[in-house]
Amino acid sequence: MPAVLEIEGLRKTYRSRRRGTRNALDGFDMRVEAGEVHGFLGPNGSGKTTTLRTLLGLIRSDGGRMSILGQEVPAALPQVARQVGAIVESPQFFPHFSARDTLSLLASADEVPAQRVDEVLELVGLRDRAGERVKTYSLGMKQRLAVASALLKSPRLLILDEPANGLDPGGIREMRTLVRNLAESGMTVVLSSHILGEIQLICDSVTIISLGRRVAFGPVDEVLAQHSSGGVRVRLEAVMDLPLAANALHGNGYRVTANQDHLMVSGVDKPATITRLLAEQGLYVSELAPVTVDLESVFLELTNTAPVPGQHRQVDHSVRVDGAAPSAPTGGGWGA
Ligand SMILES: Nc1ncnc2c1ncn2[C@@H]1O[C@H](COP(=O)(O)OP(=O)(O)OP(=O)(O)O)[C@@H](O)[C@H]1O
Repeated sequence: MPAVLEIEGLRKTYRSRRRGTRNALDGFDMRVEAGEVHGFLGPNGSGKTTTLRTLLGLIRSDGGRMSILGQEVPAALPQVARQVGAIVESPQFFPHFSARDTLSLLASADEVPAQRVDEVLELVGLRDRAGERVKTYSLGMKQRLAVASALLKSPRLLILDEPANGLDPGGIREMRTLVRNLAESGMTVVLSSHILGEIQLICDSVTIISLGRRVAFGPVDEVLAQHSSGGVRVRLEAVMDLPLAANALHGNGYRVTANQDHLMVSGVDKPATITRLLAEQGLYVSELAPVTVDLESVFLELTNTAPVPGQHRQVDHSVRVDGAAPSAPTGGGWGA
């Protein structure tokens, strides 16, 4: 069975007289199977929106191939468009229209039966405010309206760029349940989000993009397992013995990072060997805990965007190709 979404070697270069030439996508690959909730992750400026806009025919690529539901796009977009619902960047609505008017207008333009408007209003939790003007809505309510508009056509593929934007914690949880229910009903969902804990909870699989290239992909647990280094946290009964323990472990080939009250040891196959080795030196372990890796730490490592105290990371994740130094990110905190 063909993938619902397939991208191979996608390239996109932006050329501007003022800002020079930048590779936003540099041979990017992505594959999403039917019925999955797929997380599309990457730092600011890494090429996510460029990918989604190219896929939806809003901008033209400079190379590579893409298909949706087995049909090559952009050529087949007129045929597949009815089966794709998307919110990419914040959609704009007429401020004086109500949510119901907005959706009714979109429904008639897309020849969607009128009763679907009430169904989607109910699904996104806007039923009780549906008659009020959009200009009176909060950010989260506008976001719900955007999701409702993407659901109108009952698409087979739903693409949501930052769907949790502006939602309160209850709204984020409702969005999670909605997305899971949609996937269970057979819809394939691609979500781009910076809320990695949410992605870890909601997604079956992920693609991580950095500098316009895929740096990790696959089922979430496999991506986590591939990047888990068998790390364990070691505490001793006597904190002052930590340097001795670090030396002993290091001398036996372990990678050790010393912290104030514990050691982090990586590359550990059998944690019991640590206890034995230290006990032989008269060092007694009070805690030996496996460290589980989460999507956030994998993301920070693969995209090289972990904050470094005292540094300000400059947010630019594309690569200049006009002779200027590549703007690959260095570690650091928030840049300007
Ligand atoms: N119209 C444009 N003209 C010139 N450069 C652009 C244009 N659109 C995007 N870029 C550049 O392409 C790179 C990728 O941008 P893109 O919007 O795809 O990133 P993103 O991963 O969606 O980021 P974010 O998480 O911040 O939304 C950035 O360096 C951006 O400045």
